[in-house]
Amino acid sequence: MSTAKATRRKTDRWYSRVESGDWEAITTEVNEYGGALLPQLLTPEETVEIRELYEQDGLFRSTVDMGRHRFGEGRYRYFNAPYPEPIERLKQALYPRLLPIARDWWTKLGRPAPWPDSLDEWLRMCHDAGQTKSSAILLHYGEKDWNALHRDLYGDLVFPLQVVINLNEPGVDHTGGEFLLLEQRPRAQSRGMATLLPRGRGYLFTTRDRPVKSARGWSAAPVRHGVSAVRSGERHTLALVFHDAA
Ligand SMILES: O=C(O)CCC(=O)C(=O)O
Ligand SMILES: [Fe+2]
Repeated sequence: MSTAKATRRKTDRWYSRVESGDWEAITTEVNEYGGALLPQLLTPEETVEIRELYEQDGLFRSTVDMGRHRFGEGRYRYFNAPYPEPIERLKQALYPRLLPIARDWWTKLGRPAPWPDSLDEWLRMCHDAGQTKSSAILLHYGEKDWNALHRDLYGDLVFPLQVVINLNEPGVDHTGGEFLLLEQRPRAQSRGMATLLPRGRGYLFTTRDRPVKSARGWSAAPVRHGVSAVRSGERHTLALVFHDAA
């Protein structure tokens, strides 16, 4: 990375917001639960601005009707790359913080960790492997909409952590619409966790699987995520996945 780029990164507000988190506590939390709340990443004004991008067709490469694919009910849109500034900068600022957690997880699982130090380099690896499509998503849920439990896997190359940001105020703009994590424990029944995402805060969670302690060391527990039915109002979220799609 050029010095100019490194300096800009350390002085930009996206970087400061990510750095305002207690990353030791976040790491402990995500290691325990497979999910952890992050600091405020977007101001209320920015959540409105990003919500409003939903109507700008030119910003998106495709739109998915979740009902038609039996992914739940609601719609989402894949942003075109290059991304609008907040999305690009937040991904860039988050990646170096997620990287040590990802490497630690893969070490525990005895897997080689393929992720280089920079996000640009990692995305180049994805592109070289045929995963060339952008993966940041803007989702919109109305009353009764929901998101089926799933994993955002788009090819062999996977970054094991991702971030979602609620662009609405829970309890005010919507009721219901809790973010759900389902962890399939080795040789045991699954553990569920529901979180009402505060507006503008990030939520970090497991993309595919994560290490859980077992009698004989570490086992990989597959984790799915989804969203419970929105009971009233509207909910928009910004989903930041760190690998690109095939
Ligand atoms: O809307 C949400 O809270 C979850 C969206 C989702 O599936 C994701 O962030 O990958
Ligand atoms: Fe997802």
